[in-house]
Amino acid sequence: MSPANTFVIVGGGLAAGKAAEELRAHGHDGPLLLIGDERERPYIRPPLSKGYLLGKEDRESIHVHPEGWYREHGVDLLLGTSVTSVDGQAKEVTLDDGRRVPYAKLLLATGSSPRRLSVPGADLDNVLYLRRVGDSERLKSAFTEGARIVVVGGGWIGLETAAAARTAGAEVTVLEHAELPLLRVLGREAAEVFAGLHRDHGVDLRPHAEIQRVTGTGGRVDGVVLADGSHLPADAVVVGVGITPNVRLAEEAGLEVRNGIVTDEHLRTSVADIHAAGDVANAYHPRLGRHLRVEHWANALHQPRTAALSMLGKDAVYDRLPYFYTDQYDLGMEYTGYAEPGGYDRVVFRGAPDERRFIAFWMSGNRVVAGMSVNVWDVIDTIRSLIESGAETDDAVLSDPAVPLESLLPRV
Ligand SMILES: Cc1cc2nc3c(=O)[nH]c(=O)nc-3n(C[C@H](O)[C@H](O)[C@H](O)COP(=O)(O)OP(=O)(O)OC[C@H]3O[C@@H](n4cnc5c(N)ncnc54)[C@H](O)[C@@H]3O)c2cc1C
Repeated sequence: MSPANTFVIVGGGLAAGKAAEELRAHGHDGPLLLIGDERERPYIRPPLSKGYLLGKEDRESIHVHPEGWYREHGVDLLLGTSVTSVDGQAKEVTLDDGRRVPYAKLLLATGSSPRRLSVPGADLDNVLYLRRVGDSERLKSAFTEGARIVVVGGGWIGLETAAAARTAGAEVTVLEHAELPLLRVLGREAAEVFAGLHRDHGVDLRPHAEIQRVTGTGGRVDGVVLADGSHLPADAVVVGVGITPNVRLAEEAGLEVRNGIVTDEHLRTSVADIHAAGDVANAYHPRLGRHLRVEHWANALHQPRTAALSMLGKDAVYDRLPYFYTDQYDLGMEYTGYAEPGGYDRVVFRGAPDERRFIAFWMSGNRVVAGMSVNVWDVIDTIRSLIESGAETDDAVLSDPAVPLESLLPRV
């Protein structure tokens, strides 16, 4: 392998797999090496808490590319191998077997890892996490008719997991710190929709709940104790308390790290010839005028194109608005835009939240900054265009289902 023009990708998720594709598509014809510490070739994770967990999707369908694709495109896959260090001066990475691999350009797509529960008993068997395909399989075996499942954390992963467990016939309790799951992300009215959905499906939703310890017999979980002293019996505990970006390599290599690997809008890090993409990248977003680290599928799908182009010395900027989706029971939701608390002043609804078929618009003054469609399809691209256009609109028009959304876009 010629070191002179070897491109190396570290990571084995969607961002890594897509980056290999984009590099080949945009003209990199030199050696291309993808190094991932999982044994599985790059795969996507959303099905792990949905179709794959429910047994509706098979293992083959979750991969980014078919088995033969890497060989056909001259991509060397080094799986089950960890990169242990990066030397940005010598321009080489070291592998866990001691080998050193020189690079001309390096992409860090190391993703993120679940935050661990740090209470007594957290190391018992059947305290489960969900990030990898093997985790999803463990959950699948635990989710049986009548099994008592306690989910710690009412975020997206916690709620999707709760839905899968209920669908499998398990008895599910969700412990949530706040007054409502997703309150901080969605605001009260939209968060109520998800809480209602789970309650209607028989989930025991416990707000203001804090887990104090996990109890067990013979090394296996038999329950949890909450801060208020109550004891809940459990056959398994699923922990969904957020993730942290995998930044150790970058930190040790002296790259600027702040809530992820800091990059510019071209996805270049602070060290020459090293780029970052996906969950791990805290990239400058020119449209939003700030750095943003996005822990969602669409970001890992689209950022690699920009990263690949800039690795190839071509001009490309990443300015797509964040996009996210979830499926829980019979509810499908898509969200686009960016509305952190304080970044909007009200939420306008079109349709009926109590019927779980509506669009919500997060407003700052007369502009839409984010939108969410729940069981309403084929509108998310229009909502994105509306946000990107910066068009002014008013609540009466937005909330009126008789006014086509397209008509709110500026005429060109
Ligand atoms: C269960 C689940 C459900 C999800 N559902 C949704 C959803 O519905 N909608 C949505 O928008 N998003 C969803 N997401 C989020 C989405 O999957 C992530 O944003 C996406 O996986 C990020 O991709 P990535 O390639 O950046 O990182 P990752 O998928 O985390 O991949 C990084 C890879 O790099 C490997 N790696 C790390 N360090 C090293 C190293 N030193 N050497 C070698 N390899 C290394 C890791 O082991 C991993 O394989 C979900 C995530 C999970 C876990």
